[in-house]
Amino acid sequence: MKPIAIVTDIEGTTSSIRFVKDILFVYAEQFLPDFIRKHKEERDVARQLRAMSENTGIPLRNTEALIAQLQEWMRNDEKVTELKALQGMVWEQGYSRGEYQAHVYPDVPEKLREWQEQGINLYVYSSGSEKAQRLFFRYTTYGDLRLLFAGYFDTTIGAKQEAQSYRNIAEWIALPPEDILFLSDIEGELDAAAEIGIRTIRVVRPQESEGEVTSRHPVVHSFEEITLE
Ligand SMILES: CSCCC(=O)C(=O)COP(=O)(O)O
Ligand SMILES: [Mg+2]
Repeated sequence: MKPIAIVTDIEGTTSSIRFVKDILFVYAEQFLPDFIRKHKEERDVARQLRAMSENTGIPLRNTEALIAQLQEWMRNDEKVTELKALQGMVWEQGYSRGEYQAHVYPDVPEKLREWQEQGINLYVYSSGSEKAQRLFFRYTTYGDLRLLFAGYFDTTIGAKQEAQSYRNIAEWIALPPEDILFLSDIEGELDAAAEIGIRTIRVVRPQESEGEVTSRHPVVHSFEEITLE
């Protein structure tokens, strides 16, 4: 049976890990500290800093300590919701100035369009904030792809390797798990989705992997190889 909805990861699945790590993460490391210093009183930034202060115990008035914590999270690639929200705000500047465009593998836009034309609802689930995801698909090398997606899920719905997050997504989409297909490059994310009965496919991009990959999930190397039955 064809899935009624497909949920896709970004980094390593629709898009290259190198773009995220070498361009987006490096840009955030460079510009986030001054962005916080300059905008810390503004509502959206202040909201994230307040949440961060509550979760870490770092006093809200100690801006430099908050920045140091964000820098440590970036060094360790930690998927902390407040960091992800703040990174998204900084990336907006780079996209809108044309400093970079989001990488998307060539097989992706065509396949997403095909699925959409078949009436399948498409969603994104990424550790990047919802805002970062919308920016990503607005400014791709294939143009604005935002209209391909019916919705965007980030870590505010739960962490990507926890089964409960996929229960929340299925509930939000209002479909039984077996009508949903999840695509990701990360085994732990696919395991968490499969645990609640969501169908899974592991996307192993030859550009990203060294040698043969073993998986508990069906494996493809490109969206072109995905057949929906
Ligand atoms: C929205 S692009 C940036 C993605 C990101 O910040 C990240 O940590 C990668 O997460 P994913 O869940 O897409 O692997
Ligand atoms: Mg990924």
